[in-house]
Order: sequence, then C-alpha cells, then structure tokens
Amino acid sequence: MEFTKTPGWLDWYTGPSKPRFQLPAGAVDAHCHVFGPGDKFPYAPERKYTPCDASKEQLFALRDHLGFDKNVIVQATCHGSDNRALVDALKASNGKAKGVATVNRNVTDAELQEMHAAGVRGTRFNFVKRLADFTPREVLLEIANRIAPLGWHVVIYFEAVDLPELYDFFTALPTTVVVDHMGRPDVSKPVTGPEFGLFLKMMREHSNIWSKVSCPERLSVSGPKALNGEQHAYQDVVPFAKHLVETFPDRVLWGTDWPHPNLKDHMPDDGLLVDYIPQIAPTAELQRKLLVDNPTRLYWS
Ligand SMILES: O=C(O)/C=C(\CC(=O)C(=O)O)C(=O)O
Repeated sequence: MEFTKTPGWLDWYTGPSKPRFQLPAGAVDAHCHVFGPGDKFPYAPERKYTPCDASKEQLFALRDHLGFDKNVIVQATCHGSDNRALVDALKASNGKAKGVATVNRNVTDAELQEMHAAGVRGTRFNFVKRLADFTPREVLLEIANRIAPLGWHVVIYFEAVDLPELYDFFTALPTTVVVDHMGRPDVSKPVTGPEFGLFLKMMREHSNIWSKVSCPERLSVSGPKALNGEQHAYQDVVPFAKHLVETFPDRVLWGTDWPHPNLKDHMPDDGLLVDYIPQIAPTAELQRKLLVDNPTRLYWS
C-alpha cells in the first residue's frame, strides 16, 4: 500500500553530528519512534498525519551513533492502536528496547500479555487535539485500570493550556504517569508563572508523576536551533527543563523524539540535541539519574 507524506513533512536530519557530550554508560533514549515501513506496517486510517518511513534499523543505528545503550520506543498516533511496528522493533532489539503502546478498550488480555512479553511497559494517552480525537475519560480510566496489574505506566501528551481541565483526571490515574515534553509549556511565559506553576504543583503533590524533559525543538521560540554545531541550543527552554531536573531528579527522562514527527520550523541535528543535555542536567549525577537510573528503573526493572 502506497502512502504519501503529509505536505511539507520534514524528514529527520541526515548525517547527525557526533555528540561532544559523552553519554554515560547505559544511557537510554527514552522517547523515540518507529514508523512503518508503510508497505509492511500500514499507517492507521484514523491518523492525522502521514510520516516518512523510519525503520527500527535506522533507529538502532542512530542509538549507536549517538552513544545510547537502549531505546524506549513510543507508539505515535500515525499508527493508532496498531502496535505491530512497535512490537516488531522491540523483538528485534535484543532486549535493548522497551515500548509504550497505544491500546483501546477492545484490547484483549492475551494481546496485553503478548505486548508485555515483547517489552511493552506502558500505554499512551494523547490529548493533543491536532493529533487525536477525544476519548471519554471513563474509557481511558478503564484502560488504565486494565494495564495497572501488568505494572505498566501511563504516558500522557497534552498542551499546557489544557492542563487545568485535565488536572483532576491526571492526578486520579492509578499508575505511574509520565508526561511527554513537560506538558508543552509556553516558554515565552516565566518559569515562575502560574501556567508552569500548575505543572510543578502536579509533580510536587503527586510523586507518581514523572516528566520527560525532551523536545526543546518543539517548544523554543527564540532558539538558537540545534544546527551548525550549536552547543547552547534552545536557551528559552533550558530554564523549564533544568528546573524539573534539579527539583525532581528521580522522576525525569530524556529522549531524542527521533524521527521528530510534525516539526515545521526546522529539523534538529540529533547530535546537537544530545549536546543540549548538559545545559539542563549540569552535573554528572543529574545526567546519570536522567539518562540511566530513572529509565532503567522504570523500564528494565
Ligand atoms: O512525537 C512526539 O512526541 C510528538 C508529536 C507526535 C506524537 O506525539 C504522535 O503522533 O503520537 C507531535 O507533537 O506531533
């Protein structure tokens, strides 16, 4: 089956630089994807975008190039609740990849067990309106209660403006909860402002809630971009991510988000994204927690 990329689609950066930042042994790229190939793993009919193909082989080659040891592969909405491409990549990883799937209320216990055996350790709820249609909260809670006995967690992706309305639902989830990309804060607003303050309150008052401090390239307004050797990229995002790493050092994760779906402004050099990390995790201990201890505890224990 032939698929045509969404018009204007930016493919991932070809020939990423070798990071100057030496990743610690055992480092985990805790947010990345595999897409298709469409002729083997067709994209979901209900998808809101059609990506480029991005294979497990290319993901694993990037892992090795950047110096990561492992991957957490996250189901993206372009594959809906068809997790075949994800499971295929997990099974091919020799134990070096775990996964976050997307399941709906019709998933069978046998399918959950099969995904668990392949290395799935979480399910993802996407509230970003340009990516996913509305799902009734009671359905999501039903799913969360079904995956909790497996020891899985729930990954949530939402926009900061929607947090007030979603706050009570998120804080009532019965599992560990991992927020994608810091809940997409508006970085033109102050770190100490009420908007990010609500997110900090949620993390402060709920020790089961974690955050990925990834995707500065999605959030940055003033840059500079992770291109052309830039060692101090995305300065306007740094205070938000650094505050989370320093305040909640045991509940943060980081990932490349390769192959970076739906970027419009530019495509970052993944090697320079890795070089961004010391800005937000300035000590070896914080880097080890962010990149090794936390993802290993959540996905490989
Ligand atoms: O890949 C990401 O983390 C971000 C995405 C895509 C996504 O989440 C999805 O399709 O599931 C985005 O902001 O478009």
